[in-house]
Amino acid sequence: MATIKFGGVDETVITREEFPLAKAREVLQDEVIAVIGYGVQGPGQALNLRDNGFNVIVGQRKNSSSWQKALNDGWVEGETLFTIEEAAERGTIIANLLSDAGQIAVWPTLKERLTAGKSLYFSHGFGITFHNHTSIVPPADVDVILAAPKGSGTSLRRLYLQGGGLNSSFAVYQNATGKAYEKAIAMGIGIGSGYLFETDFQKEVYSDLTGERGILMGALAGVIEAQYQVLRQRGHSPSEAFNETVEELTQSLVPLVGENGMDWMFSNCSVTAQRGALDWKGRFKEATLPVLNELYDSVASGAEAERTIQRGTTPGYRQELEAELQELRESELWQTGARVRELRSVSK
Ligand SMILES: NC(=O)c1ccc[n+]([C@@H]2O[C@H](COP(=O)([O-])OP(=O)(O)OC[C@H]3O[C@@H](n4cnc5c(N)ncnc54)[C@H](O)[C@@H]3O)[C@@H](O)[C@H]2O)c1
Ligand SMILES: CC(C)(O)[C@@H](O)C(=O)O
Ligand SMILES: [Mg+2]
Ligand SMILES: [Mg+2]
Repeated sequence: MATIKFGGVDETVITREEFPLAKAREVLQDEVIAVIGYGVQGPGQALNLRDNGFNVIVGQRKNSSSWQKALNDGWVEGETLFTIEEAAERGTIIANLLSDAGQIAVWPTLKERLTAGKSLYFSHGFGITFHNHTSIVPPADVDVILAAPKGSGTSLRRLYLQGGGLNSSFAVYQNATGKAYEKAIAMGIGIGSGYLFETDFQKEVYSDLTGERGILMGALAGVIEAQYQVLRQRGHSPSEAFNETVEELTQSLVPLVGENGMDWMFSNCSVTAQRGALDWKGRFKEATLPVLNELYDSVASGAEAERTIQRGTTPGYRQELEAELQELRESELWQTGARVRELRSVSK
């Protein structure tokens, strides 16, 4: 394991050079990895594990759309695709990739099959950290480990197929066998991670929930809507408002930030833009700091978990969620986006 300084702080990072795929295969050679749930992370991780040569099976509710997706991806009923009960029975590493709310309903089924020496794996610290809400309390004689890709399961799979790897965090919550640490790392490598950053279950879930509700998704969507609205109300056309709010962000400037940092992106824009951005950055920070602090408090108090569970366990919630997404899709802003995307002259 490497110790790398980030901003003056020493952190533990696992690289693929020191923990290559061959070592991961060796650590997990006697294990049957049962990926439970085939939503977004399930396919990404299960397919990468399969292609990396691990012994992996999938457990999913029969006759669901995800079951059909698993069949389409080449999992074979009775050989590598089972009901959740049967997969959990057969698996020695139970990879709990059900939705965070779904994990509550299925927990008694998994717990019963988590016999001594097996491992319970998560890609989120949610179920364990908020056990007061989820009742997920594992037996003392199993390992409890985590590898959490920092990105969508879709990106995890895409990057893997391109020969790269998404970075993930990893953690050990319970080390019953003495081998939990190397199992967590081996799973992280097996699912197709690039580098692995050490954390704990609570830090993973607090940062993850803050990030996705904040700049990664919630704040991103909110600030985009606000700027589009201002431009439209001041008489700009939909395409102009969209291009100046989203298209340039995703096609030009954020890729530059990813490549070489914010200062690099700034330095590739005009001096006029740099002056204005540096002047206004503070105002945006000031305006959003209280919101972000409120958000973190809401995560740390368990309120966000409670709401996720309350909504996620309400019958008909998936349809409600789909209706909200449809409203977003059908808004003028994102309908304009659909038209603008058709006009990209680069290959898709
Ligand atoms: N979506 C991502 O890309 C992503 C990224 C990092 C971590 N994670 C974590 O990975 C885990 C899985 O997330 P996801 O987004 O893939 O989940 P998801 O919402 O896509 O659901 C996964 C599966 O759970 C099943 N399911 C839901 N409720 C169920 C129930 N009551 N009984 C049986 N099955 C049920 C669904 O059929 C689905 O196939 C979560 O802990 C999540 O926080 C997800
Ligand atoms: C992909 C994300 C947002 O990073 C993940 O945290 C999720 O919950 O889907
Ligand atoms: Mg998340
Ligand atoms: Mg995340």
